[in-house]
Amino acid sequence: MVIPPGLLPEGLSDRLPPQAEASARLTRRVLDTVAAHGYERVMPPLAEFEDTLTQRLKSMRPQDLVRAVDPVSQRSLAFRPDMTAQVGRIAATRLAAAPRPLRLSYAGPVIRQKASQLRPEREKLQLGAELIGTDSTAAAVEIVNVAIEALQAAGVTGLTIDFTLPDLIDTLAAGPLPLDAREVEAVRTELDAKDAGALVALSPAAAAYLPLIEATGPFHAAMERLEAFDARIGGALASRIAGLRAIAKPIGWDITLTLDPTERHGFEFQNWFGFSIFAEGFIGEIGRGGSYAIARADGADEPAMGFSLYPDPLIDAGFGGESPRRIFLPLGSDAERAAALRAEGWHTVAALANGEDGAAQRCSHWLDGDEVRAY
Ligand SMILES: N[C@@H](Cc1c[nH]c[nH+]1)C(=O)O
Repeated sequence: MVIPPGLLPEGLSDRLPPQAEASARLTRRVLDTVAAHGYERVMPPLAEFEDTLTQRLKSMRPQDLVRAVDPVSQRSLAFRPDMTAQVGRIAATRLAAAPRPLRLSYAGPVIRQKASQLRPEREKLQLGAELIGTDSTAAAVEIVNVAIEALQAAGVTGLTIDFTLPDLIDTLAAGPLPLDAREVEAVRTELDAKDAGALVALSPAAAAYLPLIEATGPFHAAMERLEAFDARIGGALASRIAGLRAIAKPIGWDITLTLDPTERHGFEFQNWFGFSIFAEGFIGEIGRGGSYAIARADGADEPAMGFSLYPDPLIDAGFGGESPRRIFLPLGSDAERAAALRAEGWHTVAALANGEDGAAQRCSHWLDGDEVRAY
């Protein structure tokens, strides 16, 4: 088979001007916002040993990874599918002795073997922040609010945050609504499908989970239904419900809150709390986060809370775009005048030979002696 020159593997693509610049600008805005809340940047490598990438977080799935054999070590390497696992490794190893809570941020591409159903890309830009050392309600309040602020700093409006309780079924199955291991999977599947009939048909034990299908939708109404359900099962979810209420409280009225307590898609390693972020006009989530545990070298687990944003759809839609003022400098233009224009925010495009066309270089203006002139 002959591969045409310039063809990239499926799901990988170039970012060209002006989107490449918009992507960098949006990244800067998000990272600056996160940094203003005390999160310090780390830059893990693009690939690492497969086992160090999968062992740190519960249920990182090897089938998600793009792998290669490292010719140097002869070991299996994998491209990172999610930087949260790498930040966890850093926190558990090189920064094990750093004071907690530890606040770290990151930005860079992540690669997965399979694209999602909604978007064909296998490489995505991921930006995020992780708060390591606690998974308290206070940590969740901070993480959710920093995520919202970061998106607002990038100009995104019309946000919806969907709360979930990723380990809800496990908690209930091990406590007030017992299920055996096989039933747990079946109940999860029917709750995912929100198929009330199929859930009831499984068994009387499974049918007890039915009210969870109704505890979905706009936050306050859904929370009332979840509370009513909890009252009937003896209050096993009381601390989680109080946590959700506390997290929701400081969130601005301009943000839509919803609850989907059994949602687990995309929450492979999160435990008591998870959230997805949606923006009006965009299909699928643009961010996600929650609480999780990092496996430390001594076998103990360290609690953590964080979020990741996937801003590519925003960039495609023009966020982060800004047309810089571009001015053409004909041959022989004064270097100091040009430097002064750059200091004012102009982007200067210098002629390298006679007869060049500044307009063709997408300049709106040109320098005529000392004068700035529009084309
Ligand atoms: N990295 C996770 C989100 C997350 C960050 N921290 C905790 N959870 C994801 O992209 O799905």
